[in-house]
Amino acid sequence: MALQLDSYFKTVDSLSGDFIERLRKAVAIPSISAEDERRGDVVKMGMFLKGELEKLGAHMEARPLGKQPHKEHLELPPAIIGRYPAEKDTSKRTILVYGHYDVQPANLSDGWATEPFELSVDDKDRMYGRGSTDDKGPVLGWVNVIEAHQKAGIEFPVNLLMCFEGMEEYGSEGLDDFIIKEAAKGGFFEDADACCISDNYWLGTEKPCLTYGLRGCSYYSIEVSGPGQDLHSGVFGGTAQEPMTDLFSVMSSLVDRDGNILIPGIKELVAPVTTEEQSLYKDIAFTMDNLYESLGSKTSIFDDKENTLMRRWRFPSLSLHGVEGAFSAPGAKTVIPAKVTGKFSIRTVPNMEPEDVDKLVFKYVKDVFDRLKSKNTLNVFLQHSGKWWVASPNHWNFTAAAKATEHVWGIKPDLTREGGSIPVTLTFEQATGKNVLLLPMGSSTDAAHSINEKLDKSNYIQGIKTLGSYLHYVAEEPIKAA
Ligand SMILES: C[C@H](N)C(=O)N[C@@H](Cc1c[nH]cn1)C(=O)O
Ligand SMILES: [Zn+2]
Ligand SMILES: [Zn+2]
Repeated sequence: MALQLDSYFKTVDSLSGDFIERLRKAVAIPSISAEDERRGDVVKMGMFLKGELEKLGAHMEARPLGKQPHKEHLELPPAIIGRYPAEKDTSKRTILVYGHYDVQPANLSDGWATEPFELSVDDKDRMYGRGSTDDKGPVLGWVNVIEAHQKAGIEFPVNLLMCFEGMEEYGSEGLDDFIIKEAAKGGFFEDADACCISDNYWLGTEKPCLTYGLRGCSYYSIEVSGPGQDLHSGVFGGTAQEPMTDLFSVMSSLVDRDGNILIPGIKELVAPVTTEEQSLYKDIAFTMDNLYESLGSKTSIFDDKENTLMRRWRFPSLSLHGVEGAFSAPGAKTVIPAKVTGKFSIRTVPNMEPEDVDKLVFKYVKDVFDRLKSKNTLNVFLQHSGKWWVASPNHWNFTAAAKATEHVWGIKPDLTREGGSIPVTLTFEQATGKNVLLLPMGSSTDAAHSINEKLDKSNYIQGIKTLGSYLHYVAEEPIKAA
């Protein structure tokens, strides 16, 4: 295998310019799942991906997922699924990989230094562009793995099943049922022996990691309305009860400045931390400077690594995201908005059941609003929720990834959990009954979801080597360890 991998690595290096061009084309498609008017671009991105894989001889299908819930005028973007090689080799293992081809919203006016949908490479080989790290770079990583094997003339070590979706950043609408159906007998994913997802990040910038846990995410909106239309604050200020004033009272009662969730009962849902677990944190390669670098400031809640990591991986958090309907443009418009919708989410951890969290949230928000004795009207909704996931890293799937990572990077990876959420991870695990591994490509400074998102060229190119090597090590892992 060593000789094959050497030749594979050389080919990846020689194709690096082509791989960056492929990423450039993908970043140029603004596949923003949260913006209805961009739905055509999301579909275009899915078709681009399908086309790239078809050119390499993969069997690909674009499977419709139906209408978007609560937005029946919109078709969900298709699940792009495929198999490589097109004909299954029954003597080889089958690995199911997942990624997403949609991205978060981005506008130059948000504060980007370069156009978000034009890949821009700086003098330190940092490749800026929306989706570069989340998740177009990693998704194209699999395409590049196939191409590099072909160009190097190396036999592909496994059967690769692919599942790429276009709604991950909007709660993976429609995908759970699809995965469950296709993982069942006779379905497209029936043969999977293990799953691999590349859609998260290293903890720092130097040391790679394998990830075995994710937080869940329950996303809520609070709608407050009163007046029949927006009002002039000079004429009506002081005479009308203002929806935004009520909304701010409610939203400011959810969490304090140190990140403590103020909703009664939430803390009690969290599994107690064991002493054994507590000792894991000190050995993780992470420093407060890693955090400050990613934050771009020193405004952390804690000053120590253990508490910081535990707050990210092991405890729930509540974040306020924004207010729809509020005046947010530059200038000084003197308006009283008639209806405002506040958005917040709770990142959940073991053993929080999403339905229990919903009940506590709804009751608390309504109680706080009732205490205001406002004449306005409040409604609170769950927008979407995905459950947390924690897996066993003692599986051949993780062993193979650890060997591949060490081979490429020359260092044993850390085993980490992730503060973010990939709700379908648990679905893949439960529907296939197989182990799921998270094998990240990007690093902590990539600024996913933020302005100036980037992927370092070295993480992209070495990441393609890691993904490819992982498939070779998977092929070698003894079956008995399954
Ligand atoms: C970790 C992954 N790359 C990601 O960004 N996931 C999103 C998923 C999500 C949840 N609600 C909406 N999108 C995240 O963690 O925010
Ligand atoms: Zn992602
Ligand atoms: Zn994301």
